[in-house]
Parts: sequence; C-alpha cells; structure tokens
Amino acid sequence: MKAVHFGAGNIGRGFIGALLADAGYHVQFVDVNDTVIQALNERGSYTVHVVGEEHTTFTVDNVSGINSKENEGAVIEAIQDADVITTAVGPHILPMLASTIAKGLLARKGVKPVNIIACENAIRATSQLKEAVIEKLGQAEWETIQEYTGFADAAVDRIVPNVQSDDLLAVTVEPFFEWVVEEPSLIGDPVSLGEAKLVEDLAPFIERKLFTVNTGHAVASYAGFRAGIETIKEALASDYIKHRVRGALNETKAILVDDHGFDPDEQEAYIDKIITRFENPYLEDKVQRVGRGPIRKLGVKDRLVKPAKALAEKGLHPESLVETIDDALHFYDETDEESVKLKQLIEEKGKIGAFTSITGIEDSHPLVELLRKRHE
Ligand SMILES: NC(=O)c1ccc[n+]([C@@H]2O[C@H](COP(=O)([O-])OP(=O)(O)OC[C@H]3O[C@@H](n4cnc5c(N)ncnc54)[C@H](O)[C@@H]3O)[C@@H](O)[C@H]2O)c1
Ligand SMILES: O=P(O)(O)OC[C@@H](O)[C@@H](O)[C@H](O)[C@H](O)CO
Repeated sequence: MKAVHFGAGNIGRGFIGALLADAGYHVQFVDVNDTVIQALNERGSYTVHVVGEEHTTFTVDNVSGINSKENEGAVIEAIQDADVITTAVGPHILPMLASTIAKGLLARKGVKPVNIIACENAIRATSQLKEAVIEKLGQAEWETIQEYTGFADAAVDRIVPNVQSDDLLAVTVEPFFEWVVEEPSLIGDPVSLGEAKLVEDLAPFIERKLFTVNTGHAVASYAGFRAGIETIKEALASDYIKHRVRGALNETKAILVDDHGFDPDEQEAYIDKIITRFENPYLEDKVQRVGRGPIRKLGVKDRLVKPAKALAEKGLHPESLVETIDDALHFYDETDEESVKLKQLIEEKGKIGAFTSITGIEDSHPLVELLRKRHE
C-alpha cells in the first residue's frame, strides 16, 4: 500500500506518517524543506521518541521523500499510484497543495479508489481542501475524479513539540494519540488506516478536540507569553494560569455539552486528562509554537472566538476566553509571519479594530463589548 503525506514536520513524522507506516504503507513525504527530504531519501527511516511515565523509542521504516518545490512531476506520479493521501502542513497551506493534487488525481484515470484526509487543526479541513481542488478543475474533470476519490474530514490529536536535536529527522512525541476519521466519506474497500478511529459524524469529535485541547493550549500559551514564561509545562506550573486554563475549559464545556450532548462528567474527565498532558514534565513545548499563527487562532471559527462568541450571544460573560483573546492580541514572535502582521494591524487600527477586522464580527456585538470593557 502506498501513502503520500504532505508535510514532513512534527505531526507528519511524529504521528500520521508513523501510524501509516505501522499500518503497512510505504510513506512518501512531500515537503518544501529540501534538507529533510534528502535525509529521508538517504536513510529511508527515522526515530520517534515517546516521552511520558515511560520513555520508548521506535524506528519508522519504509519512508521516502519528494521536494515539491523542485519536482512537482514526481509528486503527481506518486499521487497517481497512492491508496491514501494525507496532509499536515497547516490550514493556510492547504490551498497551495490543491493544484498539484488536482493534477495527480486527474492522472489516475480511475485505476483504483483513493482517499484524501487533511490532518490539520481546523473544522473540516479536508472539506476546505476539497473545495480548493474543485476550483482547479472543470466540471467534467471533477465528475470523473469524484467517482474514485474520497475526501474524509478528520481530527488529529498528539502533542508534538519542536525539539532541537543533532538528528534532524528524530521527533519527540507524547504517548497519547487520537486520529478520528469520518467514515461515510471514505471510498473503496474497507480502507486500512491502522489505529485511526472511524466515526459516522466528525462534528462532535473535532469540536471537542479543538475547543478543549487547543483552547486550553492557547490559554496556556498566550497567558504564559504575557507572563514571560517559556514553555507550556511552566505555564501550567503557575496556579494563576492553570486556573485560567480550567476556567476557559469550563466555558467551552458549556457549549460542547449543549451543542453535542456530551456527558458533563465525561467532559470534566477529558479536561483533567488534557491538563495532565499539558503538564507532561518530559515535553519541552514552547509557548511560541503553541501560540504561532495568532491571526488564524483569532479566526471566527477557531478555538477562542467561536465558543466565546456563542456564549456572549447567550448573554453570558466568558471571562477566561475574553482574557485570552486579549492576551492573544499581545502575542509577538518576530519569526512568526502572522504575529508580525498582527502587530502592524494593531498599530494601524488599535486592538478592537484589529479584532473586528480579523473576525469580521461587528463592533456592536456583545463579545466586542466584553473585550472593550476588558481593555478599559
Ligand atoms: N504539532 C502538534 O502538536 C500538532 C498536533 C495536532 C495537529 N497539528 C496540526 O498539524 C499541522 C502541521 O503541524 P506541525 O506541528 O507538524 O507543523 P510543522 O511546521 O512541524 O510541519 C509543517 C510541515 O509542512 C511543510 N510545508 C510547508 N509548506 C508546504 C508545502 N507547500 N508543501 C509541502 N509541505 C509544506 C513544512 O516545511 C513543515 O515540514 C497543523 O495544521 C497543526 O495544527 C499539530
Ligand atoms: O497546531 P496549532 O498551531 O493549530 O495549535 C498549536 C497546538 O495547540 C497544537 O499543535 C497541539 O499541540 C495539538 O493540536 C495537539 O493535538
């Protein structure tokens, strides 16, 4: 079986690539980072360190790489022959993959079914990629392609930090992992996705993941950054920040229980488990990694604003989420393009103006009122 995976970064190597290789696939990583691609081709394997109560190390074999900047033809050829195509590049990069994926799918001519799964932290990222692919095709081309192509949405959960190491392919991961894939969108014979969990409807799973793991992470990162703290575990060691994380997760819990019928006690246990994951003493996860892309994270459908907006519209005051939105507007990392853009936007329009222009929420909305009061 052959898998093509776009993005040989942390989650690509540390989770999805490793899981697919374990399920028996030859994994061809596609990336724009030539050093990583060359190393994958020279070695054909890499090491994963799992750090928790117990430390284990395993080798992922049967992998290779293609530099998509230099060799689009090779990517198209790989897609032509793949059984599954996955991505972990960041939601903002997905539209840039669409043209190559469209060309690869057209070249298949229906030889066998193929499934595409975007593994990004966004609501229905695969559906977004599907729309971008459709835009690259004529109506007749799309009608042909959809006969043999499945686009399945997914939720992906494993903390994989940036770790400095002499071995540029080695990755360090936490023991926990969860890959949830929406089964009805898969095409072909029972699709082998190793340890993935197949579900009928992804909506509750992706919302619970994004509005618990990623909301809690965002609070720790932005509050930690503002307090001059370097790592997530150090942020959680502060009683004040831990209290803020729990506060925000109690706020999102209200939405998750209401919208998806999650059992409140089960959600509480899920929150406890996630806080313990953030506190993992063996993970050096920097607040800069977790806070990266603040404009995306302040998006109206993302981890902070979507639940805060819904609560504000019910006449409630999601204090911890509003505080974190305010902290996010203070986040700055000169190496992060979005953070530099955010700073410029705030210089131009002020914090409230930047917030309304990023989210598209009108100035008179109750959430904007709450944010304004916080500033005052
Ligand atoms: N790291 C985590 O803990 C984690 C966990 C769950 C989900 N995710 C999600 O996975 C995605 C990737 O995150 P990551 O942490 O692995 O980031 P990363 O920066 O480590 O990896 C992204 C990779 O994509 C590559 N890339 C960039 N543009 C590309 C292009 N045009 N074509 C091919 N490759 C390209 C980069 O060179 C890099 O190797 C994000 O959507 C993130 O939200 C990350
Ligand atoms: O990847 P982002 O930038 O959307 O969010 C940063 C972290 O919260 C994220 O990478 C988590 O580590 C991950 O989602 C855990 O499953």
